[in-house]
Amino acid sequence: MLTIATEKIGKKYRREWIFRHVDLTLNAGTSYTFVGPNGSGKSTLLQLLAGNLPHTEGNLTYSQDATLIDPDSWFRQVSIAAPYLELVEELTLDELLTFHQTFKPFRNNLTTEAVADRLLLTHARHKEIKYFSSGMKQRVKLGLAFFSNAPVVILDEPTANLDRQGAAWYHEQVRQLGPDQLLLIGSNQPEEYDFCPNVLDVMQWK
Ligand SMILES: Nc1ncnc2c1ncn2[C@@H]1O[C@H](COP(=O)(O)OP(=O)(O)OP(=O)(O)O)[C@@H](O)[C@H]1O
Repeated sequence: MLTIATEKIGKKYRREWIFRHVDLTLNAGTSYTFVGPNGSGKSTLLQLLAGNLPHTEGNLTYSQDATLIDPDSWFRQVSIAAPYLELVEELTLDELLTFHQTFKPFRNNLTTEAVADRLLLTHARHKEIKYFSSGMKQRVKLGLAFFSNAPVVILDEPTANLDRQGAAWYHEQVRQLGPDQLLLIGSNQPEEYDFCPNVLDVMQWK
């Protein structure tokens, strides 16, 4: 089983501690949601767990069946969708999906055509991303996270810009995650983590 473990980790920006003494054991096969008010540190913690940001103190380890995973190869295990991670807007959807596959293949050998279909965006395959609506872009970001062949899926504010149909699509994709996957969410919207058994308030680490 894949596990992320943190031991007393903390993050400081300049002189401000965003959180401290975070002790977590996150096991694949379930989901965890980090909640807290704006600016409380949800995105920072997710970025840290994703390996995209260094922590200031403490220990962070990744393991598979009790064997440590090299932090330098951890990025291969993770797919992430977040408001601050932008799509390449000059590409068409087809081009973007093809490009994405060159560094992160899709699950179950899904083709770009099949992914576009699952995104409910077959009609927009040849349209440049810059002409997509904000809800269409959000579906693409989520789809790249859901359909990539990576056991750890990290979603920050997953239903931002989604309408009711988009939110239903999001819930459907969550249900289809595999039993060996680990889902981490950052959220302020209870309806986007209503299925999640582990809800953690980041304010406890202030
Ligand atoms: N690069 C940075 N340099 C300095 N401070 C930063 C930086 N990035 C984030 N912060 C600060 O860290 C704190 C936590 O921000 P973060 O984005 O993690 O919060 P959040 O809980 O995700 O907020 P929101 O709900 O608004 O998305 C904020 O006070 C923010 O100003």
